[in-house]
Amino acid sequence: METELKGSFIELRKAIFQLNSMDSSLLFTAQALLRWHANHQFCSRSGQPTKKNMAGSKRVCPSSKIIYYPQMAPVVITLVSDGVRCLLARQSSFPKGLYSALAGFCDIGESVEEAVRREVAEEVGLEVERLEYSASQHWPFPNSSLMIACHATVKPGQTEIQVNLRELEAAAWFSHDEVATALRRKGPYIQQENETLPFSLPPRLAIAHQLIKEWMERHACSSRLA
Ligand SMILES: NC(=O)C1=CN([C@@H]2O[C@H](COP(=O)(O)OP(=O)(O)OC[C@H]3O[C@@H](n4cnc5c(N)ncnc54)[C@H](O)[C@@H]3O)[C@@H](O)[C@H]2O)C=CC1
Repeated sequence: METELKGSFIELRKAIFQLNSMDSSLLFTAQALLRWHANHQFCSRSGQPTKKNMAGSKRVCPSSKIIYYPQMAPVVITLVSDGVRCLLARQSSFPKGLYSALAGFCDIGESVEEAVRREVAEEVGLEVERLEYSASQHWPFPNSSLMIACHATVKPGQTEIQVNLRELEAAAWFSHDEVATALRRKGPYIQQENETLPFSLPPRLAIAHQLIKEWMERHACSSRLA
């Protein structure tokens, strides 16, 4: 297994050098594939070792003939808005001061819409009124996730947050100006003297960042039209 992984790493390094640029999505894919191969060395039916195909896109059990394909877990990530503010939350495992959109794994049998409504209700006790798909992203953590990003709005007047402390450390509504300040900030967060709430946003490559930027642009457009 070690030789196989080493070979894959060398292939990956060559590919990156040929590309001339550190493409994060390529790195994410490579990392996810290497981890999947490392975790699928044996057939779950026969218990025999599985074999990787030349392209590295699947593994086959020579005994049971079962073909194993890499899998991804769908995860919904939602930026909730009340029309004026957006809701951001943090888990205790996040870096200090970092707030992000609400994320959660889809359950078996659930649609994306159902997963968004359930996650928002479970994590902050709010009812989603309107929901709109934005974009998606492959994300290598914790194994291999397909992040499905959506914007959601809650019913007017129903904005009282009930933080589920088993899932989140904190959640709060943030104004356009507060988010704009955090987006302008470069590098790690340093708390200012007059700031009561330490607050920073996910890095540019995370789809959460893209959702937040999109919400800011929409908010700026609607303010200009008003
Ligand atoms: N790219 C981005 O912008 C962001 C990505 N994320 C990712 O979203 C994912 C989900 O976020 P959470 O709020 O932690 O989700 P969550 O609230 O659903 O809780 C995670 C827990 O779900 C369980 N779980 C259920 N199905 C699972 C599966 N297929 N694989 C692994 N665990 C599973 C595990 O017990 C795990 O500890 C995380 O992996 C995180 O890295 C989160 C925020 C931003």
